[in-house]
Amino acid sequence: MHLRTPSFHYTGMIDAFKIQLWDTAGQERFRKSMVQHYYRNVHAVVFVYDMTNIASFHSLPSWIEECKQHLLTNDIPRILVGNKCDLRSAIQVPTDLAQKFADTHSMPLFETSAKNPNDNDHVEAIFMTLAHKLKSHKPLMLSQPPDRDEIHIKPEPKPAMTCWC
Ligand SMILES: Nc1nc2c(ncn2[C@@H]2O[C@H](COP(=O)(O)OP(=O)(O)OP(=O)(O)O)[C@@H](O)[C@H]2O)c(=O)[nH]1
Repeated sequence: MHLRTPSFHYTGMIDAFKIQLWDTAGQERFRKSMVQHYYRNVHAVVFVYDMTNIASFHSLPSWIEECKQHLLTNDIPRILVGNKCDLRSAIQVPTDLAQKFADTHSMPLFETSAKNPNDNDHVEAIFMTLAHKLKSHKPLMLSQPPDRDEIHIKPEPKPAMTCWC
């Protein structure tokens, strides 16, 4: 009895550890496949930051890098949107700083408010611009790498005609 108790606990801990390891690896695989799914067949990218949160602006380079790593080249129309411009007294990202960043990355900049439709650039106008860009960039999108999960359906080979006459 003395020996069995510690032995039982030990096994339990090992099992728990194994489950944890499997779970972490499974989650990571799931996360990766979800991320790949998001980036597959992307036609345009809208980078949105919160004008009242400088950290959201500073995180933009890492999102641009992530897009690059998922083979979203500069051919794909990209725009930069600063949201919450209605909160004038709380603005942390000045327009000139955002404009410099947009110029460096060859993106048009829009400042908007999803809450107040009377403020600056209207969300509809932003998406119209994007739609226009998409239309004029259409031929370039053909250069996207083919989707690995794409299913190609080949017509079944017809059986050779047999004549019994
Ligand atoms: N004043 C103002 N508030 C906004 C605007 N856009 C979103 N919000 C508010 O910001 C909060 C978060 O909005 P969500 O749509 O959940 O955005 P989120 O990106 O998930 O969250 P945040 O990172 O907090 O902005 C909500 O209370 C919205 O009402 C805006 O343009 N102006």
